[in-house]
Amino acid sequence: MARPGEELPSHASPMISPLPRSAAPYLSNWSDLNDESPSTPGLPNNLISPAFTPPATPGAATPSRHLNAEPKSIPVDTSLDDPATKQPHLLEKLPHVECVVRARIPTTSGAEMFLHLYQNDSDNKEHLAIVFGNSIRSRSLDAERPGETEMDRMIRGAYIGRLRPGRMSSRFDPDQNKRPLSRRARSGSALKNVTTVSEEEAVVDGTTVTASPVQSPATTQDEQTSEQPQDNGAGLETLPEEMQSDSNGKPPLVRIHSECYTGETAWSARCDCGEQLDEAARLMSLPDSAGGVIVYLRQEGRGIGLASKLKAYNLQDLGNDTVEANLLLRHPADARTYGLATAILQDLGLGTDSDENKPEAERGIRLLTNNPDKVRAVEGPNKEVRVRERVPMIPLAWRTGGAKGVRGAEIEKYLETKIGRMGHMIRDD
Ligand SMILES: Nc1nc2c(ncn2[C@@H]2O[C@H](COP(=O)(O)OP(=O)(O)OP(=O)(O)O)[C@@H](O)[C@H]2O)c(=O)[nH]1
Repeated sequence: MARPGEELPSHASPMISPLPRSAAPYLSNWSDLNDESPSTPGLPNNLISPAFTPPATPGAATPSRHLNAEPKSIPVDTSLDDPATKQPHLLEKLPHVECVVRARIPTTSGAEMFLHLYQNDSDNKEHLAIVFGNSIRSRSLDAERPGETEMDRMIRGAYIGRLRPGRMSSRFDPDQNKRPLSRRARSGSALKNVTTVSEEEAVVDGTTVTASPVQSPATTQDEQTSEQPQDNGAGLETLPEEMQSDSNGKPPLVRIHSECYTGETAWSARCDCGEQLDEAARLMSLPDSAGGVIVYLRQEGRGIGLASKLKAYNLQDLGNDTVEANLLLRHPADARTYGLATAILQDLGLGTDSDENKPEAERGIRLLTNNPDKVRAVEGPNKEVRVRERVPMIPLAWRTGGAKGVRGAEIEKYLETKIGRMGHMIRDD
């Protein structure tokens, strides 16, 4: 493992020795960041990523227009890993997860996402999946629950299309917006296994409603094919949005995010967690994005909890780095596990068990991370998820020559320790 200073080129960090942006190879994809975008009044610049400054209306002129490309991704094939390399600790079996509720969240950036709340059988925390796009669906949420009414399904978020006052059926959206057929229906959609239930079978709160057709789980390929809509000649079709593909021909983007109260809520410049959360959401909301998922795991402080993390901060102010501080507190340098993330991705149809329904180019996931352990760990004990590509997360301050992003001595030390002691690959090379 490289030592600090060896791995990090002197020009890489604006705090070490800033060079003009054009000199840094990893900046080639970010030439648009020269723009001096206006900031939201009253908020310090270093807390805000460009796409969220100011709150944007989709399609309107906002700073995001200058950030319309994803960072270059790097192909991954963990089956080629040298078995002698350090492997992350994996649970033998994945935990069981169930999405108990989902809701649409319009965000301050203008993008919309669906927040999924999960329960599981390995801890009593509520882990989350933030889903961008329409075609990623939770199997456990969509599954029928005994005795539930249509209203129950709508209240827990197991509905197709959009809710509106007066809607009666979770399965059929009578006012489904027609939209131009711009992309083919995706064979791997989570709604592939749906069928049409006749209108007599749709029951809302015990009452039969006259809405048709009604979507329900479990069908045959023939039935599904017969439901494919016809172009009406005006380039419009009535396929529910979930059945229209968000695909851009690539595997979906995934970010596994660990809770960080200080970085996300308390404006801490000791880490770049808040910035990374914003950036992942921004990339998944770009106009040509296929959407994606941020799995938000409740493992604060790399799994040691907030109280211990705050003690670690005091030890850091006393001269220790982030790894030493954890060890002095008798915690591992990183106490996290990723089995819950793997199980949640599988539930969202992003596991290898769903891949056979998809075109080859869309199989697997593209994982936003610099952390090599995360890549291996998220794949799970039996490769339940396949990481096809790693998309690096380069700190905003590096990409902008220090003009934006989290800055300061603490974040520099934090990143240096990640690279030098934890093997993070924070270079686009
Ligand atoms: N113990 C400890 N945890 C920290 C510190 N700074 C941030 N964290 C925690 O680190 C976690 C965030 O790490 P991530 O952003 O997921 O970073 P990573 O997995 O190491 O790597 P990336 O995926 O490349 O970002 C959160 O749980 C934070 O609360 C620190 O100084 N000490």
